Amino acid sequence: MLPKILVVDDDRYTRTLIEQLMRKSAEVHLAESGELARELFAAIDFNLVLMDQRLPQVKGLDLLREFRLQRPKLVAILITGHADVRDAVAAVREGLFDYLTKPFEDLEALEAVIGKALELDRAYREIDSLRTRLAVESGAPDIIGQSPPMERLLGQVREVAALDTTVLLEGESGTGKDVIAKLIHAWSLRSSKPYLEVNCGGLPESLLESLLFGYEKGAFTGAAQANPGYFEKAHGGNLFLDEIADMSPKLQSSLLRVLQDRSFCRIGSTNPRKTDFRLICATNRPLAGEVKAGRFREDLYYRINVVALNLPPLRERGDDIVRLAVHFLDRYNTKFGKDCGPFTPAAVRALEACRWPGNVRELQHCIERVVALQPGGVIDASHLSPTCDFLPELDPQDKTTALPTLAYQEARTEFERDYMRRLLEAAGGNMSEAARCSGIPRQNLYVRMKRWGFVID
Ligand SMILES: Nc1ncnc2c1ncn2[C@@H]1O[C@H](COP(=O)(O)OP(=O)(O)OP(=O)(O)O)[C@@H](O)[C@H]1O
Repeated sequence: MLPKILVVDDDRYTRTLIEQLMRKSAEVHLAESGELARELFAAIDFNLVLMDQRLPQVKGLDLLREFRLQRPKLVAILITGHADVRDAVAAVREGLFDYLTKPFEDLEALEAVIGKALELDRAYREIDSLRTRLAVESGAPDIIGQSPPMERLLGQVREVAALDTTVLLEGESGTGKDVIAKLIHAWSLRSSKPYLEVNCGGLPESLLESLLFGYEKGAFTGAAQANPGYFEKAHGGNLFLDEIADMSPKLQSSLLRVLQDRSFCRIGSTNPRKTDFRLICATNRPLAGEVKAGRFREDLYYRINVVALNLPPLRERGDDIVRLAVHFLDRYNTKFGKDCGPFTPAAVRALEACRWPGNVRELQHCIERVVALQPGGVIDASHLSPTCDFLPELDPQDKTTALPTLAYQEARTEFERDYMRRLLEAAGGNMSEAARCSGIPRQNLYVRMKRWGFVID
């Protein structure tokens, strides 16, 4: 279904221009007055409102405030003349997505801003529908993942969750292996039974051994009473062994025996006990490589590697980055009792341009820090940069490999961001100088610099 856009402008030329620009990718509705805009807004659930500031009877900004009272998460763009830039800047501070100055000189840039605004609206809606779904599917963790690689992964998870096979989750640190393991449990036929997890890399060998196998009274100094281990407690349910590559060679061979016999002995006992758990393992170091290097038993690897699922790194998840950012923004606003956001277009671009080497965990921490430090209001690229020092630069190596595969529009966007940054640097931060060097009118330049988050008002 095409997104719905409302264009409110008394100038026929602007209305027609936007309609022609967007009519293939959106359902565009036009209003030449505030009154008609109110009627349309009451009848249709718009994904985006483009509002002129100077309307005959009402100020566009006031009308948008009215609309936002009815729909707080409305994504809107204010259209202003150069003279009204101050109003527009104030509007963005209030949480409007962006403003555009008339006359529009660069239609591709206009289309790109509208595209980003629609992306943010999509993110809001998807998060809301996810919440509703999760409320129904209680027990499942909050998982954001509508990008094609995540859709594929979640499809595979659905397939294997109900089967009783051992699952190996592979992926870089912070990609969500832990949450996927919980999801497998929630979707499995064992969901009403125990779910136990242990980080094999976080415990000394002897402690991990007693945690997994349990022990009898007096088995070792300090074993004042018998204690069942996870192999026993997980009976009927799912056992998640995280960082399996870190397991010591001794425990690797003990685990292999348990998996072969489906039985084990508590420490200090020779009495074998039967157990029935489904095993889920995770690693952020590919296990095949660990086997090759002689650090992981090959026979255990084949036992574990029955169904291997690969978690894609965040940088390959496209729109999920914005969805996750919105999700974490909501979460930390609630947690800290704040009202930060929304993200400006420059912030959205910066989030998407980042390589996120620490994946979802790093993005989560980045948003948490921003919300913790900001008193409230919109989040711009400049708010993200000090907390994420790798922003907004792309890895130079990546640039050479990524550029040829970018769509023309994205490559152009990349170029403009880079150009504006260098220009501002060369002009020593002086806008008049930057305007003179580039030949771009000062006001126009200011708007572009602001869009990239290189100037803050
Ligand atoms: N798809 C997702 N949707 C929402 N939150 C996510 C998602 N993926 C990961 N997270 C969150 O990101 C954080 C890191 O995820 P998780 O611990 O599952 O990663 P991991 O791959 O197990 O990392 P490690 O290898 O370091 O153990 C967690 O707080 C988790 O809730």
